[in-house]
Amino acid sequence: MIRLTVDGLVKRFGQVAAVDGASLEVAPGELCAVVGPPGAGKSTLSRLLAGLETPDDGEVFFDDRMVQSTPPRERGVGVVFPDFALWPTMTVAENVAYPLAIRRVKAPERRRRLAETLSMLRIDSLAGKRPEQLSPAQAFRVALARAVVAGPDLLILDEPLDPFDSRGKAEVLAEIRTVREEVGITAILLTRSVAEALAACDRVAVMDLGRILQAGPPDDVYNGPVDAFVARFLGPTNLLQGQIDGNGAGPDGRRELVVRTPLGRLVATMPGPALAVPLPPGTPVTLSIRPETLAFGPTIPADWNRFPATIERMSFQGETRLIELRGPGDWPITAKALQSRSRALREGQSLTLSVAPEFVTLLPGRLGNA
Ligand SMILES: Nc1ncnc2c1ncn2[C@@H]1O[C@H](COP(=O)(O)OP(=O)(O)OP(=O)(O)O)[C@@H](O)[C@H]1O
Repeated sequence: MIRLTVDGLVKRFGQVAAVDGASLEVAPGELCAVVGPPGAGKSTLSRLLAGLETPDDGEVFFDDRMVQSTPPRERGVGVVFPDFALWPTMTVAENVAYPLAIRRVKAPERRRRLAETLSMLRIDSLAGKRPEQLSPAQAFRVALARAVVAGPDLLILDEPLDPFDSRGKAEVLAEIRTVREEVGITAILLTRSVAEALAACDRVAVMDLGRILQAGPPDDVYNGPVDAFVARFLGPTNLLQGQIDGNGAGPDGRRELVVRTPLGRLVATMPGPALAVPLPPGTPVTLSIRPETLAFGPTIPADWNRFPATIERMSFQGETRLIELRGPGDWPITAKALQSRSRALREGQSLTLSVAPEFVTLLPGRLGNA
């Protein structure tokens, strides 16, 4: 299993920099999702990693091996392409065996690897079928088999979730998990499906305008976004402009910041060393508070932030209820609560909202220009 390092990768098409200085690190055996809006540069990044495009600048390493100039066939990358790109005139077995054929793997070894791979993905019984006879889920398994049959160092899955509904997406992710457990491989999943990426991947990288804006474990990036784009892209959030009022230390030694906001003074806990230098009072900052981290009492822990609010509107969403409120100064706030825990709430009701300092996140990317 290799460590993937992408360093300052650039790819221009005329005036457009589709990839514009992208850097990323993926540990051996990790599944890393690259998420971003349409046009962010995800497909171009995947083509650069696979060797299907040549970068204008930057480097790609598989462990210590610099590969950005290595031809695709020698690079050791297996790709599941968008819409799976199976060859329509070949059978399933011929599609899957193709990477072995072009690498001139000897016949007995080829048969062994083909049989192993078909069996791992439970497509042995489809071996003689043509792509047009397959369901989308079967076609994905065939494309995945073709991508891993030659034992690549890196697996790239380019938008495999796109054709599926949420149940289909879960099946696709289960197949990816099977392959990772069976063969252990470093993998990149390019996707617009944020919820699935957060749930299924070891690492998530948020891409926009050709750059990786932030990468890390899903929990860290979701709860500690660097800027408003990352915060909003991963899920709904309340953004608040404020000014630093003071710096201090929390009960467990973590750094705390007191911020003046339209909702009153809020305490935010800072996780990392990014802001090791105290921020001078008056520094403009932006805070992010996820809707589901807001609590509706009745008991509020002593060290939590609290402020009054009135419920304007509620919408039932099945598992959860979305609650739109107005806080001090009529400031709009969105909260989300499990439907079973929010039955007693009513539109027009005035109450106290609270939030733990660890869920009041300062967005360091906006420091000084909020
Ligand atoms: N071959 C090309 N020639 C010219 N421009 C291109 C080419 N490939 C990509 N682009 C441009 O580069 C930018 C990034 O495109 P890319 O397809 O990599 O993004 P993406 O994140 O994969 O988008 P999507 O989710 O829609 O597939 C877009 O502005 C696109 O128009």
